[in-house]
Amino acid sequence: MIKVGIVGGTGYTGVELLRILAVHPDVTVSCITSRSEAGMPVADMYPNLRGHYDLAFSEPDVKTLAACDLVFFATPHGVAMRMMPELMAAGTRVVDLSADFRLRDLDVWAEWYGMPHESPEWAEKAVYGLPEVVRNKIRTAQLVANPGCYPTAVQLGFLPLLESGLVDPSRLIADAKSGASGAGRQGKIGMLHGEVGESFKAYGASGHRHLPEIRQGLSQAAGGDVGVTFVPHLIPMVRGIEATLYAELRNPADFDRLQSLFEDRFRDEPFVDVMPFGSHPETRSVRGANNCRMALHRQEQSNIVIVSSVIDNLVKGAAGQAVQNMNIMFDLKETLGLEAPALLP
Ligand SMILES: NC(=O)C1=CN([C@@H]2O[C@H](COP(=O)(O)OP(=O)(O)OC[C@H]3O[C@@H](n4cnc5c(N)ncnc54)[C@H](OP(=O)(O)O)[C@@H]3O)[C@@H](O)[C@H]2O)C=CC1
Ligand SMILES: CC(=O)N[C@@H](CCC(=O)OP(=O)(O)O)C(=O)O
Repeated sequence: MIKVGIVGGTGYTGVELLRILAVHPDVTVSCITSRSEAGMPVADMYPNLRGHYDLAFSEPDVKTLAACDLVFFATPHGVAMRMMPELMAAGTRVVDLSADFRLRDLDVWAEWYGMPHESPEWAEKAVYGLPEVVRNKIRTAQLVANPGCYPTAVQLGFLPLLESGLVDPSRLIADAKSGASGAGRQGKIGMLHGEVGESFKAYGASGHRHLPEIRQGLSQAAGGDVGVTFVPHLIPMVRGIEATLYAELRNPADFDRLQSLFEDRFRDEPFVDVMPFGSHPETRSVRGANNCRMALHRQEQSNIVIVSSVIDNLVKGAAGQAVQNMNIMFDLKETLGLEAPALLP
């Protein structure tokens, strides 16, 4: 059994990790931290986990965590990087759900996250864990930076277009919408039901911290610089992200081969579903599941490719992808614990 620790167990991604790991056959969760709820039994706080965990939240303690085979960080940005040197020295493997180790350029990281990076050595060694791109590097990594939620939906949808070189990489647009759980569980006025309900807005349109992460991944896929406009929106929903992506085909005649290009690219990917051309993937078709569903569209004879990509921000956008990464790191079947289909309706 893999002995797992979770730092930040009371947040939305922490409890989602617990939900997924509760039925994982090869994992025991031995430590789950919360500073505010230390001492409280997990099942008292989260009744959906009654009967699954006989464990209480504890204060984060690096020595206890270092005794685990793998630690998930489900904490705000800036927490994991401070504990990393000690955990890495102990040989513990880590999947960090925060953004601490996602960006290669630490000046860019400092600019967007508003603090200097405190673990540059490990930022260099971390593997950006998008399994559909770097599965082999994840296998041997000690530290995996789990991708952000919007970046997962956006990168997966653009990948085949950029890797094939069929689109102009300087004119990409990602118009993305997220449910409120993307903002985490801590109280914020802007996230109250009375503020989010029956309303819909763009935010971060002049620049969101996922922009450099998206740009980094897309540049790698394109093999050079990309120009990307990314605008996130908050919608009155709890879970889910829909990203509508736009790219310009260099040669409109290539439209005819795009569906098979996408199907071939993701044929062996257990968690990416390319739907028939012209379908409209719904967020509820991935709610609670570790899937990304996508579909291609064209309006009349336009040379603009439209891709609609949906994920559950807490699953393929966070905890599910983190467990997928753990399965790869420990040479387990990649789909273990992640096989349940989405909840619908
Ligand atoms: N929500 C989402 O859809 C996604 C979130 N992420 C990322 O995952 C991470 C967690 O997100 P989410 O679960 O939404 O966040 P929450 O705000 O819901 O939870 C944060 C958790 O971290 C703990 N925590 C906060 N500060 C510290 C600290 N200084 N030291 C130790 N523990 C701390 C909190 O517990 P306590 O304060 O009691 O210790 C709490 O359990 C974030 O980095 C987020 O950006 C990534 C993808 C998607
Ligand atoms: C709706 C909402 O507020 N979403 C969050 C998504 C961020 C998130 O989860 O951040 P990381 O993926 O970088 O960890 C936001 O825009 O800040």
